Amino acid sequence: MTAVVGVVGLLAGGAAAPPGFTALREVDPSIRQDIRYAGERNFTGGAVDGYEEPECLLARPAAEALRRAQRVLLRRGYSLRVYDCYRPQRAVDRFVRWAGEEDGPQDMARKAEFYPRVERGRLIPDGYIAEKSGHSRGSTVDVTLVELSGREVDMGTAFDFFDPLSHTDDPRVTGAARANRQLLKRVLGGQGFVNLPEEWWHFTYRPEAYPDTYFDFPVAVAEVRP
Ligand SMILES: C[C@@H](N)C(=O)N[C@H](C)C(=O)O
Ligand SMILES: [Zn+2]
Repeated sequence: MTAVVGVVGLLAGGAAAPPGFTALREVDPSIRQDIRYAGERNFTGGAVDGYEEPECLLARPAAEALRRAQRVLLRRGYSLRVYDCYRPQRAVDRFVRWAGEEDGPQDMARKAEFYPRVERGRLIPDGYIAEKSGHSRGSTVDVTLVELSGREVDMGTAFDFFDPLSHTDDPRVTGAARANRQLLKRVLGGQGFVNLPEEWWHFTYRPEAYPDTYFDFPVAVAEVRP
């Protein structure tokens, strides 16, 4: 009886990947990947809990929609580059613990890079980090545009620059950066992705395959292979 309850509990909590998840690389290897939470170049300064490999895992409909968007962008001389995809709940819990800690002297360089004008304690209330994130449901991506050479495209701010300037429609962002944000939003929107107004890089594919489940299996390709 205990074993049955345990298995049911695991499935209900999303501790195992369902068959509907896939590795983006297997759907479209041309989409570039720079999975920041698997390494040190992120606002926490270290690899985040649950990121065992720097791989983009997604529910299959979201991965296929990204592939369609990539086809449109390649014709225009751009490629997508994903920074984050499926995010285990344990990683979100790590973010929440981090957001509740005080910045110390050792955090100043990272603060300058990622949240110079917003207090760490405001990052959750101001909408830059979620306590229950759409990323854990498997249909959300953090993504930008790059040129085919891999050169970065000007988006007005960098990925995970937590600041009102990163709000997609911030009126201070003009010219090429504004046009690039709009191109990303238009092309992804054309394939069913909805943008988060606080972050030009954050998009959720709708309808979501798993709208009510916050998964917690690790980020590793073996987790989503049959
Ligand atoms: C942390 C940032 N990349 C992000 O994804 N923020 C949204 C609000 C989230 O945590 O779901
Ligand atoms: Zn995001």
